[in-house]
Amino acid sequence: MSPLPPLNGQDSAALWERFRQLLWHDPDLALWLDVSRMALEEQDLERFQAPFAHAFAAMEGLESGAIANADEGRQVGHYWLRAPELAPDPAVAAAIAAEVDRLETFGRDVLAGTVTAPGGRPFTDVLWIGIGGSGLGPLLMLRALARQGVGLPFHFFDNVDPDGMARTLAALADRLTTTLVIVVSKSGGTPEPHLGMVQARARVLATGGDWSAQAVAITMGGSHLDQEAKAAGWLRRFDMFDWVGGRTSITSAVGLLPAALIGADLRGFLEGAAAMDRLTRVPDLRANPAALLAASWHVAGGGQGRRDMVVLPYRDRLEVFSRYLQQLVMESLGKRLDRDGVVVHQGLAVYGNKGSTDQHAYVQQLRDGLDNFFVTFIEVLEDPAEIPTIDGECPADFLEGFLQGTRAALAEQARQSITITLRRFDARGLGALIGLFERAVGLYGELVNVNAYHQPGVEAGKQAAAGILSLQSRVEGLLADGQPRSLAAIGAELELEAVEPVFWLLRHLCANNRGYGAKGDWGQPDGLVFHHT
Ligand SMILES: O=P(O)(O)OC[C@H]1O[C@H](O)[C@H](O)[C@@H](O)[C@@H]1O
Repeated sequence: MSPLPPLNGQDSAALWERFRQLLWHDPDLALWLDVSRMALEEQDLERFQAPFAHAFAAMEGLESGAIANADEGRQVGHYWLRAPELAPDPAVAAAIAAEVDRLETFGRDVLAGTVTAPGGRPFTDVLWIGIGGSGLGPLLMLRALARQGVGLPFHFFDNVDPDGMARTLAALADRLTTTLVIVVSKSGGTPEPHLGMVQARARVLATGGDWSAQAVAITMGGSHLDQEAKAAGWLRRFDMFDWVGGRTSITSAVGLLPAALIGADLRGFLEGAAAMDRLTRVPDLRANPAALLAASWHVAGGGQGRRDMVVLPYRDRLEVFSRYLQQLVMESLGKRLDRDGVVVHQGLAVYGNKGSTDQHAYVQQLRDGLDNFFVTFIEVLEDPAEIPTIDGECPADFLEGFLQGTRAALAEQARQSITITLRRFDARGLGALIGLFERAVGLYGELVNVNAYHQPGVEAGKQAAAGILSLQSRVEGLLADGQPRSLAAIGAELELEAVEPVFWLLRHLCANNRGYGAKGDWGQPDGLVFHHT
C-alpha cells in the first residue's frame, strides 16, 4: 500500500486516497467507519503499534476475567453479557443466559397481558426509576427503538427534582394503578432512585394500587434494594452483576427490559454488540474500528483530551446517543490520577445533539470559531418509505446533503471529523454502535493509562452531599428552640468552619413552607436573622 497522504489542504485526490486507505467496512453489520478527516498520519499508525499491542493484550486480559478495575477489586465483564460463553466461570455464563430468557419472557408476558396489574387489568405504562447508567441506557433504548403503538409508554424518574417527579406523577394520574414501576440501581444504595421509589410507592398506595404487585427491581443480588424487594415480595427481581458498571450496563437487564417492554428485538441488539465485539478484538490497528477511533481521538487531542468530541447523529432516534456517550466516555476517561498514581487530569469531553438540527445552532462556531473539537457524524442510509418525495423534494436527500455539506465545510477550515455510516438503523445496529464505543473507550483508557472502570470523583460529590444533609439536620435541630439567630451565631454554636453552606440551606428552607423565616436583606447575608416559627 502506498504511504497515507497527509491531512492538509484541499487536494481532493489526496483526500480520496486517505478515504480509500483508512475506510473500514464490515459487510455483515453493513457499517462503515471513516477516520480520513482526522489528523491520523502514517507516522502515527507506526508509533501506535506498540501502545496498541499493549492495549489489545490488556483488553484480552480484561475479557478473560482479570481484575481490570483494580481500585475496586472488580472484574469488568460487560462483554460477557452478549457472549456468555466468554465468561471465565461457567456458572456466570449460565446465569447471564438464564437472565436474558427471564427478561424476554417477562416482557412478552406483560405485553401479552398474561402478567397483569392487580385486578387482572393489563399494565398500561412503565415508570422507570434509575439514574446515571441506570437511566440513560434505558432512555436511549426507548428513543432509539420504540415504534408507535407497540409496547408500553415509558415515564422516567431520573432525578430527585420534585418538580420533575410531580409532573411525571400527574401525567400518570389514575393510570398509576396499572403502571409497572421498575426501580433500577446496581448498588441498590444510590439516594436518587431510593427517593424516587419512596415517592412512587406512596403515590401508588394513595391511589389504591398494590405496590408489591406492580414493582420490579433491577439490582445486584443482596443489595439493600434487593433485600427490600425480596422481603416485600415484589413482582420480579432481575440481577445486575457485580462486574457490570453502570455506564456499560445497557446490554444487561438495564437495557434489555426496556427493549422487551417496547417489543424491540433484544436478541438482535445483543447480537449486534457481540458482532462488533468480535470485530474489535482484531489485534491490528488498521483493521480494528475501535482502535481506529481510539487512535483518532488520541491524535486529535494530543493524548490529553484537548479536543472535544461533538456527536452529530443524522437520525432523530439517536438524539440521546450523545448524552449516553457523555457518561460512557467522560466517566470512564475523566480521571485525576493515572494507574501509576501520577496526576494527569485526563478526559475527553463529549457533547452533541443531532444533525441537521445543530447546523442551525452551534455548528457556526465549529466552522468558524475555536478549533477545540472533532465531530463524529453518524449516518443511516436506509430511509423509511413513509416519507415520500413531494414536488421533487425528498427530505432524506436533503439530510444526506446537509451531512456531506457540513463535513466538507468543516474540512475546508481544517476541522476534523469522523463518520460512522450504517446501512440500516435497528436494534442490531444500535448494539454494534454501543460495542464500538465501549471498546474504543477501553482501548483509549489503556493508551493513556487510566482506570476506565471506576469513578472516584462521583463518590467525592456524593460524600459532600451527605455532609450537607447532615449539616441541615444540625441547623434544624439548633433552630428548633425558636430562638432567632444570625449566620455567625449558628456557625459559632455549631462550631462550623464555614457559614456559607448554612446560608444556602436556610435560603432554600425559607423559600418553602417549612416553618422557617428570616428578617433582613437577602442581599446582605451577614445581617440576616433566621428563626423557626
Ligand atoms: O445503578 P446505581 O448503582 O444506582 O448507580 C447509578 C449511577 O450513579 C453512580 O454514582 C455512578 O457514577 C454511575 O456510573 C452510575 O451509573
